[in-house]
Amino acid sequence: MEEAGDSTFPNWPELRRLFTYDELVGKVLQGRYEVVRRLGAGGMGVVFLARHVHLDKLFALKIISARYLDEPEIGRRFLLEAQAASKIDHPNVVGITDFGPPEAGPTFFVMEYLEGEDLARTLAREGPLAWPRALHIVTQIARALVAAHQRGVVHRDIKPQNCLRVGRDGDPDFIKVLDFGLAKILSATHKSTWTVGGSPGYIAPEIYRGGRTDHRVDIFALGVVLHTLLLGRLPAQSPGDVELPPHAPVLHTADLPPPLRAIIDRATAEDPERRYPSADALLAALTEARATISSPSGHALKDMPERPRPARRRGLLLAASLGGALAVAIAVASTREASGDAAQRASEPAGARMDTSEAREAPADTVAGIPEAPAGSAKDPAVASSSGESPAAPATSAPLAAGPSAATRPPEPATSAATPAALEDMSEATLPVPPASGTDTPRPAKPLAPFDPAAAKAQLERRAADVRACKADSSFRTMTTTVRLAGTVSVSPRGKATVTLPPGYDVSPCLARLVAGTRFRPSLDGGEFAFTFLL
Ligand SMILES: Nc1ncnc2c1ncn2[C@@H]1O[C@H](COP(=O)(O)OP(=O)(O)OP(=O)(O)O)[C@@H](O)[C@H]1O
Repeated sequence: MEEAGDSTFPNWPELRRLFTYDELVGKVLQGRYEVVRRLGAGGMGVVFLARHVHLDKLFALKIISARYLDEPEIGRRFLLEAQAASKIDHPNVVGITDFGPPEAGPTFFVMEYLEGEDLARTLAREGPLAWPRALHIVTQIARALVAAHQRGVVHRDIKPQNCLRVGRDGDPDFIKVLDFGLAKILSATHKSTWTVGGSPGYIAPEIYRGGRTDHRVDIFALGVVLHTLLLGRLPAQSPGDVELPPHAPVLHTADLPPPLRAIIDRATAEDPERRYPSADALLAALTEARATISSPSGHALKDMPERPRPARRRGLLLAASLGGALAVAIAVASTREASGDAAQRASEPAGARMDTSEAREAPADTVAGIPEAPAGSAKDPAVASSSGESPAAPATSAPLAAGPSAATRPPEPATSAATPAALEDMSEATLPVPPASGTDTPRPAKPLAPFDPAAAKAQLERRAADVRACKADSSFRTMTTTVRLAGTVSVSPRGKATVTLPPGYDVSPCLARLVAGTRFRPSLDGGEFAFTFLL
């Protein structure tokens, strides 16, 4: 607070007491909200944790800052904005449930209490985020904006600090957007330049210019947020508002996948006319980018960190990236447990798949309307396979031998028992050899041999590029040097593998998936081998 250092202020101790509202702790507001403790303070108000004495439920109370107590117009607008925000009713928007009376005491409103971490703190702990994760987060914020703009509410202060990561349904990156509409109160009531409302770096140029503004200020800010999440700093080399960990990598715009660069460029265009015309359009662009960008290892969204990938979505993503008959075969094979429309959607062109009405209505725990499985769900193929319960592992040990590359390999028939894990592993040269064309006679099965650790090791070594890409979701992501992790890979007789690392090192979800998804040669006995993962 800028007044804090002003020693000439005549009644500073009294004012300070008022600013912090500390005397409220332990009091019961309106006969129902018992103030438990202060959670923090921002430009407009002070936030307290409170317990509803009748419901015995926790809420967050935002009380208008004491410096505005003598400005009834600000108090009135504070309530009006909270009232408008309460109507947004979207899973990615903090729920506003009640208001304090404007006639007695300081104005306040009541929100759902959220336990989580804002994105600025996440960046400070972890450094720039891998693009699939950043995209997942920004897509949710875009959904929140779609819902808000539909109800005529413009946020005006979208920034990492106003987006809380709360764990939900196994998703640690479920986002709740706070503070809809509050930033404009000051600009509407205080005409001086320092009260433009919003946060430097995220404020659209037209706000600075004092001209007409609309919902496109949020599109600008969300473009800046995407840039900040991916690179750890604001665009145009501006100093960031986010502290990064000391060893965070220095990344440049050129390091970003081109579709994300294009989205950032368009969303943050100086001229609002050149930005996406609506949050819907931005959401559609994000969804399109998600479906089409390949990860560094060349697999579409293969390495989505910390997110379970249900069979249905995996099938769709692969189908979108591979196209043609192969795509249809994959979609059919991987949607055995899903409803029948997935395969049909997979065969549609990418642009037709995401219709904006679906985007608008999609609940926040879905990706393009496709429900996510909770973490650890038995339907998550990665989990199933790593626990040895591969849902459709070949019942017979068909001989596995080096086959053609993914580009030249003929598609498997749609009715094949290929597992999602096997489909993911299409780059591996270990798929069953299809019968030679013109021959209907299946090859006789070779007898199983004892486990060959050297051959298994060589097989994993061929996936060096995929292993390196797993750095993005590991705790070593911020290290610029190559990390060597000595692990042990155990392979079952059926060729399913798990990896263990020395005590104190966690196997990242990406690495676990990669090893579990590699189809090692079935053997008589199974076995293990030492492997150094180079990340
Ligand atoms: N619903 C909520 N549940 C839990 N914590 C909350 C909730 N709303 C706000 N907070 C926390 O209260 C603190 C103050 O929030 P507030 O929104 O007032 O400030 P800010 O966003 O940091 O600043 P500004 O309002 O100037 O943008 C922050 O740490 C915020 O995470």
